[in-house]
Amino acid sequence: MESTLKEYFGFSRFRPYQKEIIEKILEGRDSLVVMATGSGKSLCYQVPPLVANKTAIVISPLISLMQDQVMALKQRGIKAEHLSSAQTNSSAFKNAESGQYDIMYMTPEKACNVPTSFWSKLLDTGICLVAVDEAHCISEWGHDFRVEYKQLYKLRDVLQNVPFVGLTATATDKVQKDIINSLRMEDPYIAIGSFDRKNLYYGAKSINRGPLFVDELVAQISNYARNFESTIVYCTTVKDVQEVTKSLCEAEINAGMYHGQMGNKAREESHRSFIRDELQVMVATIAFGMGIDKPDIRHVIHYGCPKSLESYYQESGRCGRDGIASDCWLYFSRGDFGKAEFYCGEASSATQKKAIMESFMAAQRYCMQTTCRRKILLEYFGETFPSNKCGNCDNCTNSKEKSDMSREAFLLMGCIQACGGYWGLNMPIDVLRGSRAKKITEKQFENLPYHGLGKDFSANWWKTLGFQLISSGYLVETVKDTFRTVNVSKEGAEFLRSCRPDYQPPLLLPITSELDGNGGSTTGSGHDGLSQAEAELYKMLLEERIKLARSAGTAPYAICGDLTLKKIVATRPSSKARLANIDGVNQHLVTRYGDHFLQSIQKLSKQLDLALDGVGAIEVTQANNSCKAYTIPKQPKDLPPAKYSAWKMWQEDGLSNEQIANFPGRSAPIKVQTVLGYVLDAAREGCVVDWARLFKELGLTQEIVASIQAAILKVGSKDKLKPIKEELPEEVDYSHIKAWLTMQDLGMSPEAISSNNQNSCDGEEYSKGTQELSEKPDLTCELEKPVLEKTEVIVLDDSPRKRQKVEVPEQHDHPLAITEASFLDWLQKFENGVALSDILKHFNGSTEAAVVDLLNCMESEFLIYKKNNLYKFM
Ligand SMILES: Nc1ncnc2c1ncn2[C@@H]1O[C@H](COP(=O)(O)OP(=O)(O)OP(=O)(O)O)[C@@H](O)[C@H]1O
Repeated sequence: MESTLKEYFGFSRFRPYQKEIIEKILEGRDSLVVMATGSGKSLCYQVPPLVANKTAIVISPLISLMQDQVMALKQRGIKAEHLSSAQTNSSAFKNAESGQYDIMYMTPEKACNVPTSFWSKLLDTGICLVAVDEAHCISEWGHDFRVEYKQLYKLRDVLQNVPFVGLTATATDKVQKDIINSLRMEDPYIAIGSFDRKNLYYGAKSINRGPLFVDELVAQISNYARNFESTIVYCTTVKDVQEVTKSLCEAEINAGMYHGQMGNKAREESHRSFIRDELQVMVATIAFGMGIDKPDIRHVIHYGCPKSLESYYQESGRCGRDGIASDCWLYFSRGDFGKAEFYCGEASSATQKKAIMESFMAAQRYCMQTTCRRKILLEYFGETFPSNKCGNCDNCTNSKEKSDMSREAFLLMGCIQACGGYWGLNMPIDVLRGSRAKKITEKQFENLPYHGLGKDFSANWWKTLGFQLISSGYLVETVKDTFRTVNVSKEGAEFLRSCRPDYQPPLLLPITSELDGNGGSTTGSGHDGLSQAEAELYKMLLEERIKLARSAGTAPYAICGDLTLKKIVATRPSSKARLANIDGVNQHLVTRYGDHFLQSIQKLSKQLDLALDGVGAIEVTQANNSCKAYTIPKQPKDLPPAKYSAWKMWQEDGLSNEQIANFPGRSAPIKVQTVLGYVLDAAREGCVVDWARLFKELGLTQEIVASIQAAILKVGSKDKLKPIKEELPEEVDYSHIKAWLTMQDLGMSPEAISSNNQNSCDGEEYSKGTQELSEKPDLTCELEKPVLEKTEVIVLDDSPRKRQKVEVPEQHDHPLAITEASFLDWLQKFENGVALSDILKHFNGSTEAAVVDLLNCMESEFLIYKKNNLYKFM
């Protein structure tokens, strides 16, 4: 069972209940599975056919749901199909009855209507189970009663000795009994898990319906869209769906809609585009309830009070099914509460009317109550929540808007002072967290009384506190060159004077999600645990995944889930074996996409200066942060939609600036220069740009870069483009100047530019950066001082006008192996640092891998640091 789990699903462990349920099914026992949305129920019926080598029949209420599951299973190398009115493959039926599929999905109608001969033939090859998914549809007490589900018992006579499994996320006691009776289950194994979805943040807010609120909603969602996060907005009426979609589209957000008045084809298309990440937002009525099986939806918003707490749980349960932190907001107006009669109109019996009324009242209570929302939800489903506060809903967190952080602030500020006040935040934080790295022992900081007192919180948590203290004026940050030092301000010193080790006066600070809870490791839907460069890599790989999915005609999540992708990012495997070891990576992914992933990881990690195979990767980045300004750009927070969409067309869809300028969908063409400006602005706001491709498109060469540099030096300023242009030959145009200046401002060095520029667009490895550059005398022609050894290069620092001189060391003839001591000795001679290519030249007795390994270790030990691709002595 475990090897099947790894081979096909990529997971190394079963989740609670899964193994027991699978064992019971394999023993032939009927089972009832009531487990939370997203808890992994599907796996309970997907593993047995692979272990038993027989077919599993799965009854599912919605065709779209079946199609999604079949698509995802095929990506895992599992033979799956669906039999329904939407099946276009004419041989599917024949293949099914001859037992060629591991998993066969059917609608309840189809299951009750296929001829008995179908079942007899299939029984001959072997059926290991009949799973009735969304089994609450059997019960009138359920919120989604389906008459056809009531007929399923008829299959029992034909499929004797085949275990039946009912699965649902929402079944009260009454509904559970209905399922057992209706499916004529005998002595079923009953597994009831917790309803708690720990990764979901719940919130509800009273609103005034109308355009003002819709504007707020659009602003909220455009933030999500910028981070590539999928969102569903559930509306109670078709009119609301249309209005919200229109507003989102006007704000240039990729939103689609889904409601009962749309034709089947349009709905399918909408659904398809959403699961393939072509739409970032789906605005829907509850017609889009169970039918969505996308694991990486980060936000579910309800615009209007839902009709029942069960449907709220189901719909909000679409969120974060991959286990990553996600949020569910419910916006209600008092007017929504007058709809009980309307919902009761759907009832076909008094029992049902009562059930509808009761659950609608429960939904209203959920909206209005000011106590823990998780507790309300769980207790509605009969589960006891052991505490009064979950800490992960608005009612629990709102009261914590400000919190007394006096003790923690005392520790951090005291430690900063004790370390002398001339470090960034990393050094005192490492002291607080009890590090014994060389940089600490050398300074004997391990003897400070603060050493180890802050172990309980992560480094990121302390950093967030540090930033809070800076913005509240207790700490001051001084930026000199690229070094940032943080020291205690006058106000901070006053606070410290009033503290004693056992007493600190209150110090109230606003609590952000990172500061809340257990050290900020689990809150927020951001890139938890990833460094900034890793978060950037994650975004790049998300885009690679979209491209792969497009070419395979599948959904990105079917290639691999977000969580798996995050693990890949944190590990950055260099080989297929290491990739396969990562939890969530299945055999199919390794064989089909392994090479592509490995190449992308290698290329992108190199661009981002990240080591492969997770060798202290996070530590290295954090260590570097103390001594180098970030070159990884920010999120495109302030990027207007027009610029963002131009960038997307250029970067993602591969269109040229000219094609974008004249794109047929535009009301009027815009200038090519304008498009280029948009793309460059997007780069400044943090969007990834394929510089090699851009330079190729613009025809920007090393020579042109050198001449622009020379012109800037001559003009003495780069504030105005015209004087620079006038110093340049005609063939150098404004686009060249703009592109180069943008790269400069992003802190990229000519070395990076030249290596990018040497590169073909198909992503071959960058190489020989500094060496190539140093061989080009025209780039160094403006240096004022005499040549030091062989040559010099200009390295642009973060401040664009600053120039450094870099001595390139002599090469020698004897093979010389690198050691920590010999390297440090040698490096100290080069005040301005040395490039990897020169290190390799000098230590020519060691392989590149060995050198890089050692450098990584030394970086994480804070012995050296890397800036603009040059290694320097710390
Ligand atoms: N053992 C496991 N380890 C890691 N992830 C798992 C495991 N089992 C399932 N998952 C993942 O959990 C997510 C939810 O699983 P699944 O779709 O089976 O949930 P479900 O219980 O059927 O939810 P719903 O009721 O919402 O349909 C999927 O992304 C799945 O790949």
